[in-house]
Amino acid sequence: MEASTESEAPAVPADAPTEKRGFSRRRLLGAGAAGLAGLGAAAAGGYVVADARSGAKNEVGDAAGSVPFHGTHQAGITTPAQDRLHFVSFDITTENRADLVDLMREWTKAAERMTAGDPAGDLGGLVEAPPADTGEALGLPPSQLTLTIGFGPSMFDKRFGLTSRRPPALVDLPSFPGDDLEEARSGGDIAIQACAHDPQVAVHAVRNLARIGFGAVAVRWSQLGFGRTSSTSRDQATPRNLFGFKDGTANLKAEDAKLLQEQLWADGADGAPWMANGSYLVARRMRMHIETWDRTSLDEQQVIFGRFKGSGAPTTSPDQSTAEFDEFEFDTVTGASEPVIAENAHTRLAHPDFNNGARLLRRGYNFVDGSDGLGRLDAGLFFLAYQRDPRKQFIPIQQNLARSDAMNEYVKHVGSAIYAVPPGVTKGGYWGDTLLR
Ligand SMILES: C=CC1=C(C)c2cc3[nH]c(cc4nc(cc5[nH]c(cc1n2)c(C)c5CCC(=O)O)C(CCC(=O)O)=C4C)c(C)c3C=C
Ligand SMILES: [Fe+2]
Repeated sequence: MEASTESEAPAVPADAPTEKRGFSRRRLLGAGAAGLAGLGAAAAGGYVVADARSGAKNEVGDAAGSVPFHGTHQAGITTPAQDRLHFVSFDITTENRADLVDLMREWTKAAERMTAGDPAGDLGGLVEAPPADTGEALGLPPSQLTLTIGFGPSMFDKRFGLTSRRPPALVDLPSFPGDDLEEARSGGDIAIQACAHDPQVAVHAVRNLARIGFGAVAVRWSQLGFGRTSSTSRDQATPRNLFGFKDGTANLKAEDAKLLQEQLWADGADGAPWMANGSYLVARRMRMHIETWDRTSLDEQQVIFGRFKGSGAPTTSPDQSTAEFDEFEFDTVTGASEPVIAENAHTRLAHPDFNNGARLLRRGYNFVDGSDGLGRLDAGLFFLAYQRDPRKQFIPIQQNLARSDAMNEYVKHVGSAIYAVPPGVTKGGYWGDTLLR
């Protein structure tokens, strides 16, 4: 289904006032009762997009190509977000540290091969043994596969002698108001995020890593995702989440070198020298009440996000069709002296101005895992956010949101995990070697 196209008149009149007082929310928000009366969107309000197909540009460069595995940082963080995700969380089943190191070496070799488009192992083995690759990605291109590993707080318990190496920033997440977390979708000792433009390539990678890990790790939970919900590079169009809004407009982007240093990459002086050039990942499975949302007026939807549904522009911008990257004018008020960006709007509560300057690199994906037996889609956003210190970033932002976000009526947090994501691997090294060697 396509939204109305650019040739239609903007829902907000060109002469809409931009002064800080006397701003009419009705005019800003576009859709009135007439918009629901079945009239054409242009004449009646509704929402318009500058280019109905702008979200189609989902990849940067060669979608079939490969992303280098080695580097200062792991790939899959600032890498332009690919279209598909298979995220897996493992419990470690061995108690032997040497087994863990062997696993990391084996996994690294397989990851180097698979991200280059090769099978996980040499196919010329014995016919009496299971093959060294499961086969379903043979003939498929690398599809920009990235594999990113993270270590959960539970890996730093007594089993492997790592207690004193637990980074101070790798805290257990507190419980937030409204959390409805399922054990079977939360936590884990080790996570691997597989992103690719081809879902078969991502699933193949996780399947083979799980196969190689048999006897040392067991899958605790996993999540498939489609339709990235964030752009991580300015070369990417901003995609949409399942509420139909552009998501990722104000994200940290690969090009923001100074901000990435301040807000994304851990520093050796942060309390865990082995984490220098690594990052911290928070994963939250957020169920979205799609059916309720779909019965909510366009006005209400836009008030919740403080952004126009069509263009993603702040509702304080006079021109809703082109101003996606405008800054918010949080002081702007309506004729009734109400803030145009409501006090409980998601974007106000999550904005760095109200969070001590904290930012996140969001890298989430949409999911639809069928329906729930009650006629509702089991759908939502698998929220992934990388940051330098969750104590200063995800936790305070989520505390703000959990307390007051108008969006809370439409979402439920059902899964949660946090991981320390070690630095990138140098040639000849292995995943986690700065911690385990
Ligand atoms: C704790 C952090 C956040 C959670 C959890 C979260 C969930 C969530 N968000 C959307 C949709 C949108 N979020 C947008 C912006 C935005 N969200 C967060 C943080 C969390 N979101 C931040 C830090 C920001 C940026 C704020 C800013 O600086 O302006 C937007 C607007 C577009 C954008 O900038 O990306 C949308 C839309 C959903 C649907 C969701 C859970 C289901
Ligand atoms: Fe958000």
